[in-house]
This record gives sequence, C-alpha cells and structure tokens, in this order.
Amino acid sequence: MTAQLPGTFMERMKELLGTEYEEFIDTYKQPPYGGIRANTLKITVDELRERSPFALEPIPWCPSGFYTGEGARPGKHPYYHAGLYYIQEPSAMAPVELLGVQPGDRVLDLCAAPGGKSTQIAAKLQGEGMLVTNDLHPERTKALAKNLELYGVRNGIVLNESPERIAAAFPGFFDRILIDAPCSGEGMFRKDEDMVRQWEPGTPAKYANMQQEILKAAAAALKPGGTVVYSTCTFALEEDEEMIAGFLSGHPEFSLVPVGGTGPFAAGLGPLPGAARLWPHKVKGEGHFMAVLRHGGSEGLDREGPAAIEEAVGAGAVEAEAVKAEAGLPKALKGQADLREATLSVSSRKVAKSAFPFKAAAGRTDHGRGKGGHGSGKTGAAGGRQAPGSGEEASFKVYADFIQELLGNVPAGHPIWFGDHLYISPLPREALNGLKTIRPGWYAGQINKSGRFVPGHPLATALRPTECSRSVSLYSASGEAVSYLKGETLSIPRERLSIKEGHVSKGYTLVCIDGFSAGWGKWQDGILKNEYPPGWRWT
Ligand SMILES: C[S@@+](CC[C@H](N)C(=O)[O-])C[C@H]1O[C@@H](n2cnc3c(N)ncnc32)[C@H](O)[C@@H]1O
Repeated sequence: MTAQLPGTFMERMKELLGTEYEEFIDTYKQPPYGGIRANTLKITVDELRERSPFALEPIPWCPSGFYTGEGARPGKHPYYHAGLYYIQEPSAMAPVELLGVQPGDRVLDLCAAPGGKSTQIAAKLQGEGMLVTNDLHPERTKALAKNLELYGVRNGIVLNESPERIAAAFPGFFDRILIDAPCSGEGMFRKDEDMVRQWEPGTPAKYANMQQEILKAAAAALKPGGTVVYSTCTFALEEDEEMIAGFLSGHPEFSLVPVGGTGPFAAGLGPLPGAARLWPHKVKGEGHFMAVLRHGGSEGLDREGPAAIEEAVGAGAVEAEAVKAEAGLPKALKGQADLREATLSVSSRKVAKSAFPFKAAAGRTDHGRGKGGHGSGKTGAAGGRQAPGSGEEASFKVYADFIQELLGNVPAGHPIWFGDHLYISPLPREALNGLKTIRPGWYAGQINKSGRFVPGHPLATALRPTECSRSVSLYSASGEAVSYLKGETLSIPRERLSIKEGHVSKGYTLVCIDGFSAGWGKWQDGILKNEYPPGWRWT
C-alpha cells in the first residue's frame, strides 16, 4: 500500500499487540486477499468448484467461500452476471456464518449496503422465511436492492430507515439480527486506502456513539431467545470488546456466546475473550471483530411468540392458533384478524385469489424503465403512494394469467402494487406502513399501457429453468452469453429452446447461461429479442 499509516494508529496497535506488532505491521507490505462466495440460491458449492474458470481455495470459516488468487478477474465472467457468486473480502464472510441462519427464520440486516452479507443470509434462508435488509444512506440502498435482484432473492425487503424506527415497527419480531456496524474501518486499511486517509484519532469514538444506538435498537427488534451478531472491520477496542461489554452490562437479558479462541477465530481482547477476532497476521483476510449475543428469553415465552405462528402455519391449523400468537407480529399488524398472511414463506405454490387482500394502486408511480430497467426507483414510504382502486382484481388477474402460463403456478406471498408495478412480499403491505421502503419484495413486473403484464428482470434472475415453460441456455464459452449480456439480439433455432408440454414456443423465454438464469428474452421465429435491462449490461 502507498498510503502512510497514521502514527497514532500505529502507536495504539503496538500497545494492543505487544510482541506481535512487527508481524502485524508486515502484513501491510502484502496485497489483500480476494474472495468469492457461491450463491447457493443458484448453484451448489461443488458445482461452482467444478465450473470455476479460475483456481479456488477454500476459506476456513465459510463453507461457500473461496480465495480467488492473483490474476483472477471474477467480475469479468458471465457467471458473475448470472449471480453465481458474490465477490467478497474473505474475512467479511465470517459474521453471517456465526449468525446461524436457518430456512424459515426472520432475519434483519440493519446496516446492509451494498449487500454482501445480505446475499449470504438470503442464500442460507433458501427462500423460506424473510430477510429485512436496511441501510441508513439512501444512495447506498440502490446497490443493496440491485444485489438482492442479481442474486435471485425472492424473500427480501429493502428499507432505508433508522434502526430505531425499524425497532418501533417490529418490536420483538426477528429471530436473528446482523449489525455489520459502520466503523472506523482500521481492519480495511490494506484493502481500502481511502479509509486510511479519512481516519483521525477521534474517529473510533465518533462511531462508538452510533454503534451504541444501533445495538439498542437491535435489542428491541429481537424476539426472546433470538441472536444478534455484531461485527466491525476495525481494531479499536472502544468499537469492539468495550462496546459489547458495555452493551452486556446494560442488557442483562443478553449473554455472549463464546466463539473466540475456537477454529480460525482468535479470542477477543481484554474483558471479552469470547468475542472473536480475525487478525491479518494470523489468517488470510483483513481485520474483523465479531460478537455473538443471545437473548435469554425463556423457552415458554418464545413458544407463545412467533415460533407458535410458524408452527401453526406449518400444521395448517392456522386460524385458531394465530390469535394466541400476536406477540411476535409487526406493530402495524397487531389486532388484525388475518395473522396467517404475516407468516407465509415465499415458496412456489398455488394461491387462492382471496389470499390477496390489498388494493391495486390507481396512482402515479416512479417505477418506469429507468436505469435499472425494471423499476429501479425508490418506492417511498410503503402505503403512502398507493391509492385504493377498483382495478385490483383485474390487475391481479392479468398477472395471474401471465404467470400461470409462464410458471404453471402463482408464487406465494403478498402482492404489493406501486402504481402498475407489482412486488411479491413476505409481509403484508400494512407491516411496512410508514417505513421508507426501497423494495417491498420480489419485483414481478408491471402492467403496461396496453394492459399486458411485462415480467421484471428480478423475476427472471430468481427462477430456475425447470420452473419456466420456455427457456434457453446460452454457452458461456462461445461468446453468445456475452452477446446477450451486451443487449444484442440473437438467432436461436427452435430446437435449442426447452418448452414444457402444452406450451407454445413464442413468447417470454428465460435466458440462462450454462443453465443458470440471467434474464428474459422474447423468442419468435428463430429470433431471441433481448430483454436484458440497459442498466445491467456488460460493458
Ligand atoms: C460496514 S458497512 C456494511 C457492509 C454490508 N454489511 C455488506 O456486507 O455489504 C456499514 C453500513 O452501515 C450504514 N450505516 C451507517 N450508519 C447507519 C445507521 N445508523 N443505521 C443503519 N445503517 C447505517 C452505512 O451506510 C454502511 O453502508
């Protein structure tokens, strides 16, 4: 690295590390490590390993993560554009591994942009349960939303809120919360020299104040018995062990799950050996700190809360059980009869029309085909834009007919209309009322001026070719995949299409790269018209 490390920082590290200091400081002479993580929503770890165009070496703390080595350019391969892997700094893959996410969980990622850890959480959820992902900075939520779309996440909601407002809307709601805290970034100095330039001796204290507030909000949004993982990419004690020690002393209902000193994780410093550190002179990765915090809610309390709802939904005995289970619902839903809809996981199944109680919007929308090509604008406060209209049933029918032909079923979830744009959400609209919502769910598409349903790009990226009545696979090795990603029209003979029995060859076709969905095309008479959005194209 060329930037000069701040003297105060070096002095402090000498004090922290003692005899290890020389070894630590030598790491700044080496380049940072690069990594990718398999997106297991689309590809298995073994398959990625077999197909990878560059050498992969496993990362010890993340079963789906790999070092890519020098010379690899993972961002310049069609597989990146098909969302098969996320490019991520190796140490940054550790916090989500400690969060213990299971399919079906309700997970909140409070400081999420640009979405590295959110996409990792989504892969662990495997489409079941929900991910509410948030960032305070509006500009940064654009990349967050785009990453959820690129990686084929169906059950994600993107917010642009303060943690306090999220906690107020969702008290005691989430099973697991990740706080990948804004921090002074000392652990990233080798990778990001701008962080060195921005650092001042008072920077850690400035962030510590923010971190305290975020932890407080997370504690309020967590359900009894739930887990919070707090992580930073800094070495400063006041943002790491001291921050967590302070939190624990003010929140006796939480305890630290000891992970430091096990496997690849070094023990935490000073008062908190059970917290975990990744040191750049001990592992192949940048500096990271992690603490796993468990709420000690009693099993009994937990059973009366959200877990009881999940169970009731699973058993199909919904109506009677749901009434008991109000405790774990978002505030906006308390007192509502239809608790069932709050807990449906987003998996493919037939949905009765009566399961969609929300009105289609008759109002204006900012979801035109903008840069992202599929409604990339902000939706505004959920519930604020949509005017109840009489067109709900008609709009839904247009969508349902289209999607039934395309997929053979109607994906489960709550339809949320913004103008003519439809999202399928893991939560009902009311749960998001008053919150700045960037993406209320999986973007399905829009009704155009001619009254036809036009499928959105994120609908395609989250589908498997076997789900779709028409698909075509392009070869990454031949150059045709890159032509598609550049937006070119392709000649594709009918024999290359996979068409399900009873379906015609003409129409929207899922375009795949070596069998992995990448976007839409419209096939007719040997020509595949390109529907890959302009803002996503290969340049
Ligand atoms: C370390 S970065 C997150 C990286 C992200 N988790 C990932 O894996 O891609 C911290 C993020 O916190 C956001 N942030 C800063 N203050 C915040 C606050 N008070 N509440 C929520 N997010 C905040 C920043 O905009 C930044 O995107």
